Amino acid sequence: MKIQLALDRLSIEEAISIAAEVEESIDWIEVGTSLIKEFGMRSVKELKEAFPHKTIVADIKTMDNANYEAELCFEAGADVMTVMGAASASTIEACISKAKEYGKEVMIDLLNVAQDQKQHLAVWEEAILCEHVSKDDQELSGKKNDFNSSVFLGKRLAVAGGITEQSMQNLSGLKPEVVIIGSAITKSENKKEAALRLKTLCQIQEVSQ
Ligand SMILES: O=C(CO)[C@H](O)[C@H](O)COP(=O)(O)O
Repeated sequence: MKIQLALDRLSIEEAISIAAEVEESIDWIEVGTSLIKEFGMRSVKELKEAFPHKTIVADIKTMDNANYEAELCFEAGADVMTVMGAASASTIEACISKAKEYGKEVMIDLLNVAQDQKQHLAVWEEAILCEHVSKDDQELSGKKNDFNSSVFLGKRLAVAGGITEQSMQNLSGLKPEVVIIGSAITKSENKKEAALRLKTLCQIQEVSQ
C-alpha cells in the first residue's frame, strides 16, 4: 500500500515544507484541489520541482474540459491527474487517452458515484478508482469513512477522506493500492512521527494480507 500525502488548505511553501518533513514515510504527493484552485498550476509545478523523484498527483477533479485540464496538469509536471467518476464517459476517456500520450496516469474519484455506475467505471482497468468520503460529508454531516462496506470491483483502488490511524484498520478487507491521507498528517503536532506510524500500519496490513 502506498501512502499519498494530500496537501490541502496550505500555502505552496507550507505544502513543500510538510512534504519535506515526512518525505521518508510517504510515497506519492497530492497537490490538493484547494491548492490548485488557489494557486493554479504553479502549485503542481513547484511541488514537482521540489520533489522530482516523487509521484505527484494533481487533484484537479476534472468534470469537463478534459483535454485542456489534462494537458495543464501533465505539462506542469503531474504524474497522475484526477477526474470525477460522475463526469461523462467522453471526459474520462479523454483524460485517460491524454495520460497515455504523456506516459502518465489517471485517478477516477468516486465521490457521489452510485454502485452500478462504479461497475461501469471498472472497465477503465488502467485507472486507479478512488473511494472517497468528501470533506463536506465529514465536516458538515459528521460522516465517517466506513470502507468495510465498500464493494470494490475495479483492478486498482485508492481510498480517501478522513483516514486516521484508527480508521486504517477498516482497510484490511479492501487491500487498496493507495491510501490517501491529509489531515491525519498535516494537522498533527508531530507530522514526522504521525507519518511514520501510518507507514508502519500500512506495512503491518501488507504482511497480514
Ligand atoms: O480530496 C480531498 C478533499 O476533497 C482530500 O485530499 C482527501 O479527502 C484527503 O484528505 P483528508 O485525509 O484530510 O480527508
